[in-house]
Amino acid sequence: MSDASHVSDVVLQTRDLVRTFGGGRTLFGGQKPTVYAVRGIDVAVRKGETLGIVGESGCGKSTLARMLVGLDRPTEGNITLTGSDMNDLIAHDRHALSRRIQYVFQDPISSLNPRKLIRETLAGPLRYLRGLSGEDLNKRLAELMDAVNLRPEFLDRYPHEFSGGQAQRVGIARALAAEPEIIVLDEPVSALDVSVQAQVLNLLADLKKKFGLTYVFISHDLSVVEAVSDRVAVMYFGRVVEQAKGRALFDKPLHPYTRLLLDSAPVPGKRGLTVEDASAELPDPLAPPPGCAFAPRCPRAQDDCVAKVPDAQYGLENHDAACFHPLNPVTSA
Ligand SMILES: Nc1ncnc2c1ncn2[C@@H]1O[C@H](COP(=O)(O)OP(=O)(O)OP(=O)(O)O)[C@@H](O)[C@H]1O
Repeated sequence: MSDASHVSDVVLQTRDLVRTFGGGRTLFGGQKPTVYAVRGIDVAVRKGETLGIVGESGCGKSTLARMLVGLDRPTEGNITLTGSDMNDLIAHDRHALSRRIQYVFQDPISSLNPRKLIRETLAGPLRYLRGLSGEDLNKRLAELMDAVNLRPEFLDRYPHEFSGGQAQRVGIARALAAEPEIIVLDEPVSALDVSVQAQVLNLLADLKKKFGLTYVFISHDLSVVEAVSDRVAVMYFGRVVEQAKGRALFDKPLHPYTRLLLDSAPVPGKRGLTVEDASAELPDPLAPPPGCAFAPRCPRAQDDCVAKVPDAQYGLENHDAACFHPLNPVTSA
């Protein structure tokens, strides 16, 4: 994808990021299979923007998210946070990294410790990452609850006493407690009812403005990604196949896979489609195809598509598509 390293406002960047699982030898000397979860990802996140990452189940979104916040390490490639290598940051001072980048999980209730009062859940990062105690800590707890529109008495409840939406507000408050620059949100509203989804998305938008945050917003739901993102990266089978400003990508997609996603279930005024609707016959992650992973399903595929993996330079300025035969940017056909 575009080399954004010269752009000074890039805060988070990945280069040729690969993550495999398995491999190596079994006890009896056989070969363990290798699963290719992320197969070479280049993305750049700019300060203050929301980068939406959309992809179907199993395309590697969560694996990417976990690497972006330092919960998992790449097999190959690297991640930089305002120019510093993520591996160095992890090795040097994990707390310092946690003060800069935080993670919000998909399943709000199970991501909270069921045996801890919300007060304790939120006090942890305030104590260990921000060094607060006593009255300062209590004051900050109240501020955090206020920021996510939860009543202060909820501090003395347990996670099971919360609805999904309330629990996700706590998850967001826990991330905010660290006062991070960047929050990686991995399917933050997928587990919530549609009416509650809108409230949480509005809250996230308000918080972004109020605290000058940068978001990486990961979802399988195109309409959600379209609603929240400044730029969008479309993932397919461990790679980013298209990346552009939200409007450009939704109005004039260049990659046939993006086109398929957009066409699959049009609903007037709203894209009712989730990427699952358009996914079928995915390649085997144990044996990735040599060329473009989408080629077997692509109406535009030619011999070159099955011979080698297309790089991302076949797009327009600020609009990349990893495709040898992209759609016409004028007619998008
Ligand atoms: N710890 C692991 N061990 C083995 N394979 C894994 C592991 N984690 C992920 N994978 C595999 O890597 C691929 C990508 O998984 P990942 O969870 O990142 O995808 P995803 O897009 O987040 O999907 P979902 O939305 O269903 O969580 C899948 O084939 C998955 O089975």
